[in-house]
Amino acid sequence: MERTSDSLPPAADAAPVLDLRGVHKSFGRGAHRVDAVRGVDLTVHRGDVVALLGHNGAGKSVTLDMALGLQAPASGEVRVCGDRPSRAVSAGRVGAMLQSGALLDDLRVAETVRAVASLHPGGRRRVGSVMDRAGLTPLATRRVSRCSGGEKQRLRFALALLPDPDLMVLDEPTAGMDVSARQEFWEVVSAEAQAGRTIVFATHYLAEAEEYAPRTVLMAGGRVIADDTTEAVRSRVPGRVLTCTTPDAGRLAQQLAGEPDVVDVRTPTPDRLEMRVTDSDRFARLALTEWRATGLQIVPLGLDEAFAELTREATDPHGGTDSDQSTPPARPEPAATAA
Ligand SMILES: Nc1ncnc2c1ncn2[C@@H]1O[C@H](COP(=O)(O)OP(=O)(O)OP(=O)(O)O)[C@@H](O)[C@H]1O
Repeated sequence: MERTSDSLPPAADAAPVLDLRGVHKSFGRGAHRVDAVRGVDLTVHRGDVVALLGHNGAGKSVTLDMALGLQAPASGEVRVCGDRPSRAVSAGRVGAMLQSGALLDDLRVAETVRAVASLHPGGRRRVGSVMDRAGLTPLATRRVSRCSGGEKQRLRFALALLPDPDLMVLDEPTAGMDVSARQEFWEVVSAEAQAGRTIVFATHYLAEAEEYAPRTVLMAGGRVIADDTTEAVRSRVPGRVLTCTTPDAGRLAQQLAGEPDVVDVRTPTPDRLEMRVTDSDRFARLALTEWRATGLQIVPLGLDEAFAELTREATDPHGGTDSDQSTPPARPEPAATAA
């Protein structure tokens, strides 16, 4: 049975949808050698929605390219639905949106979808449904050159849906989109995820991982440094952020800097104190009783703080990313599935 946003996926296959084991990939030689991917293990099960996060050059795109069979690993193994990636792609089990995906400006939206549909077995009969699900039906006769950036990305997503793939690989699909275009795009993707489609996406937008991916894989220096539920990755870095306005913020910051429960303290303005603390109740009491504080706020750490800290730890010369002897991250529990 074909998956649509209002139907359930077929019975689960035993094989993971995506399985990378001990995958390495480097480019160039000698002094010019770049170790882009260094021993990545990653298993994605049917129905997972996984965000792949990492700074520029972390190895996300090369990892996704290997999942799509566009690059071969130097060592290690990549399987997609139990098969070689190139065979899985040819069999229509994978749909991809890559950073470089080109569209023909002179074609209209529906013409584009029909043209690509004719390349996939059974693709023609999916045109209407795919257009609807990607929110493209009202744009059917619009020339691609006239579409906004967000509309073009929804068109690329529609094209990736045409083979009715088991796995969708999206490499920074919302780069450069404004907030409302991103939201529209994720509504379309979320509907597919909720229908049981497996989705792996690379992004720099931490909010997208927090909002749309039950599981987050964090890469740094070609390695996976965290792979867990997004909530668990976020909570790996303990503490809360307490901010308040106080007349003596600078002096307080100096006093507090060495305290054991204070992870970090700063003064963004002379009267504003911002601190990451492990015992927020104690500092909230002090703020209200002794610091003449107003505008007190205490918020849990977000994924961006966890991301910054875990990446810093991993790329620290003593943290291990630069050594092949480093301890690999703990293997994740079976990942959460999309709701
Ligand atoms: N074809 C190539 N030849 C040489 N080096 C490459 C090639 N492709 C990737 N690299 C290098 O491999 C490393 C990982 O690149 P990759 O594109 O996977 O990073 P990324 O995490 O996707 O970054 P971004 O977020 O900027 O897209 C980088 O140092 C990059 O310069």
